[in-house]
Amino acid sequence: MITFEQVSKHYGQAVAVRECSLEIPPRTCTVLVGSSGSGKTTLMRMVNRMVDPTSGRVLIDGEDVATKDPVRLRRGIGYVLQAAGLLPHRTVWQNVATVPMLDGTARGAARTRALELLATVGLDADLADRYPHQLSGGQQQRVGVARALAADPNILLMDEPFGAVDPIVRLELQRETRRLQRELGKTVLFVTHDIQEAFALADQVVVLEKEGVIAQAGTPAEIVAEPANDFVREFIGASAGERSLHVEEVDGRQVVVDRDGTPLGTLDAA
Ligand SMILES: Nc1ncnc2c1ncn2[C@@H]1O[C@H](COP(=O)(O)OP(=O)(O)OP(=O)(O)O)[C@@H](O)[C@H]1O
Repeated sequence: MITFEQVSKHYGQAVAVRECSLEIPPRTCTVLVGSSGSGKTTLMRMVNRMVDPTSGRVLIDGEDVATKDPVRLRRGIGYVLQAAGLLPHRTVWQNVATVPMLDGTARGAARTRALELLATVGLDADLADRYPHQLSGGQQQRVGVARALAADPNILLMDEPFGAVDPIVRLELQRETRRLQRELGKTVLFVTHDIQEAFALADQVVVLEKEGVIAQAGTPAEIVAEPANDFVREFIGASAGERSLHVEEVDGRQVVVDRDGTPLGTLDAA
């Protein structure tokens, strides 16, 4: 469980996050969604201490992250960035094996593990000896995910990881992320400004208004069925025209489905 307790972050006079409290249940996917500058990245980075809150605390399983050594903490938390952030002069497997090798895993074992991880994220083993620039954007993102999984962290932070790939690949990566999260039982905290992506991935969607103020947190179905306020209504409405979220009755249950008929959740379970 990740717990944000009344966290704030000030930069001089500017407020990035104001007294935000939030719980991220273990082994689920929580998506922070909101417009640019709403504080999503700031909140996410508090988990691995890339940002320390000005006030308030972030707890992982009841322990304040402020008491942890940041370098060790970060090795135990996977982090996937928008531009996969791969090291250009290292091969794919060496990129994946970076943290295990820093932790003293021998080269042979690290390579074997890297190949396993590449398979886990759906990449062919013969990509292992290529360099990042010899991969497509989507493949690079998969390598980024494999690298984040390398130390077998319980927590995976993903900051707009699919922002730079084309829409088809993006859908594929979203499906894969969901599959991996379920199969591996990771706690995923994901940041996006795209409400469709949030609905596709999340067990819990957290809509941020500004300064890290939570407009609503709930399942996709709850948010669609009962937007908490006009801000949420507008935020999901902006893409609803395209997406045509609606409620259908299936076997006596109220199911929220998108334009393609993909169920996003049931209202009674919500
Ligand atoms: N190092 C910093 N110094 C000063 N202000 C900052 C710093 N980092 C973030 N901010 C400000 O804090 C606010 C929240 O930023 P943050 O990056 O968390 O937003 P975000 O929701 O992730 O936005 P985006 O979707 O554009 O990445 C913004 O107004 C930003 O300008």
